[in-house]
Amino acid sequence: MGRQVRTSVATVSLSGSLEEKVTAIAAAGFDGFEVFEPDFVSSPWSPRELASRAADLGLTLDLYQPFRDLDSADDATFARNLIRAERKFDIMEQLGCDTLLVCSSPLPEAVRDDARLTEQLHTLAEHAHGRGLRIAYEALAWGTHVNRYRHAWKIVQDADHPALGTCLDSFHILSRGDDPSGIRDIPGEKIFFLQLADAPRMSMDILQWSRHHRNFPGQGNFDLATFGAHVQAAGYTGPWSLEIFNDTFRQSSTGRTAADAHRSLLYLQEEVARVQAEHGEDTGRGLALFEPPPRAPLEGIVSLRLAAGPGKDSDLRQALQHIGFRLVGRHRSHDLQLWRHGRMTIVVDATAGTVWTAPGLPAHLPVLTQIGIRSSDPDAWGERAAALEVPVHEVLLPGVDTAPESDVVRLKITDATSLDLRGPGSAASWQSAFDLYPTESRWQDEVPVFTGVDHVALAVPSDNWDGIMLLLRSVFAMAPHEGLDVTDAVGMMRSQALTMDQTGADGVDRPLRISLNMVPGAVSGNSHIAAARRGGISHVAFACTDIFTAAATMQSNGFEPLVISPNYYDDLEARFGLSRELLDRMSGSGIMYDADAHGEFFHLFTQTVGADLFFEVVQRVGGYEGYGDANSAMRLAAQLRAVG
Ligand SMILES: O=C(O)c1ccc(O)c(O)c1
Ligand SMILES: [Mg+2]
Repeated sequence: MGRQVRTSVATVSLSGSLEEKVTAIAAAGFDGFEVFEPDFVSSPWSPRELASRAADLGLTLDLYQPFRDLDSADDATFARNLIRAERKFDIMEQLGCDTLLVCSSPLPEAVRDDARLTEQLHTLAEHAHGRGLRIAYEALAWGTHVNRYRHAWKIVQDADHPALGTCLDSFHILSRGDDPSGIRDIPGEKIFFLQLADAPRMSMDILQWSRHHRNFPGQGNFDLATFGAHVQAAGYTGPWSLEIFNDTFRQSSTGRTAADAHRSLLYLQEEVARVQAEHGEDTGRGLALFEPPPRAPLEGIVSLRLAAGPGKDSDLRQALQHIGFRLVGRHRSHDLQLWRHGRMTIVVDATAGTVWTAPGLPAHLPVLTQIGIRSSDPDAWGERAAALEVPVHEVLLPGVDTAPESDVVRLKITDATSLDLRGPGSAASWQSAFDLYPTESRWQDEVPVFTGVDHVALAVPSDNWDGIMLLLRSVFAMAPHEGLDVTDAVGMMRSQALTMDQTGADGVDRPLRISLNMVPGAVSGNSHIAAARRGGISHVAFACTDIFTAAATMQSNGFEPLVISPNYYDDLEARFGLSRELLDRMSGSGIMYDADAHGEFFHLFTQTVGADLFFEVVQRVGGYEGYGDANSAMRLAAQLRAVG
């Protein structure tokens, strides 16, 4: 096995001054970085100061980039470009950085003849060689003549100079839908540099896509695991470097983005190893890959905590009662209510400061603050999260003498909501401070209507969106669905569902489904306030096996169905040819419908409790994979009418 992957990141990927970037890069655990020229040119640091600062931080300068528009059909211009390159070599010498990235020219006057281009690159390589430096030639996807990695490699091969190699950039290759398997045919030592970027699938001009929407591996839709396996098979041993042009990252917290960046490379290494194993590849050729502790089994969502605030707990209490949860106990010293339905538990925190569920949250907004997932081994999850550099938070019991809860591991997924992995000892630990009502035993005989939680939808601030996606994909190996834009009466919202397939020890499938919704105007720290301003985002969907029975039970509990427009049911009839009788039954209980190639989906909704939070009941028939997003606008319209 070779040596461990060295991690690197281009300074362009982060916000702030060069000094802030370099400090954050070191703090995030990178081994080195790419100097993005505009960052250096605008810095007050001399080359030697940057070199010494990097050395102090234990970072190497892996690449100086980019050198643009080297080749030219006009000889005088090329001669001038060589002089410009020499000036850059002077800087690189002082920086102690030995590799210059030369990208293919997007100019009209670029050389359009392979022989002449080969000659010009050979000349540059000869100059670099004389200074002890190297040239890494990269095909930009929008290059005039060279815009494919195979073409760049052919030029490098033809030029046949020891100081000339190629630079592979996953964005330029995968954005064009190019087949990356040819990377295997490039000798590893001629790949002088590797730049990695993911990106969401978008239908737009490639240059715009590249300059504004790249993101870290695990945040987009590219198959970087397979890409990485090709690079490994080629025998490349240089750094794995992130080069991310992204408008949001340019405005976000430098430290947090750098931490996500480093995590993305750990995640990618595990993914590449998975692909190598799937293909039975000889892993001896490339670098040794990072291996985090494996995922332990999960048994589904079993508990929720809701911060109600003193003003709203009666609304919330009524909603829970209507959907069939029973108030079974109270905390002995705090205003915390314990609710149950089957194996699910909900704690409502009505204390003024929401001391237990969400210290610091404004108390007037009902918010889902904790999602508890049953796990036989929370500590294994804690170790995995820590290895992937996701902070694990302490969980304190409410009370004056605050003590930690037992057998639980907490990961924060948004500023308002945490995911808690709860072990077998967890319930007894925190429930011992609750007094159970004598009526509790009466409810125990009730047959639960819900089999569990189908999914949870969360409001996510835009500056945390990619970070949350990466957390869920790296720690839980959740798979993203196709993202979509949901338009409704109050605007538009980006929505992205993620699923982790999971079969419990009892053989029952309990996929973990989370839907992320990007709230316009929400940034870290205010996502729940922005969500409340918008309304109708955050919800918990309970699963059942017969929605008509569930609806009837709820109505016997006092639930009043949402009134959905008759136009909606006419439209369903037109689209799906459902019988009038079925449509009438659905309409009577506010039940909505969707179907895909795999099955059918029935769902109904409560009004919002407070400005945003609501509950949903769903029945999946067959293998329906969606969330009924097509109904979101109609659902929100009905909720808005219900509030009046
Ligand atoms: O967008 C660009 O110009 C640009 C520059 C250098 C790179 O390595 C790259 O991938 C893109
Ligand atoms: Mg690049």
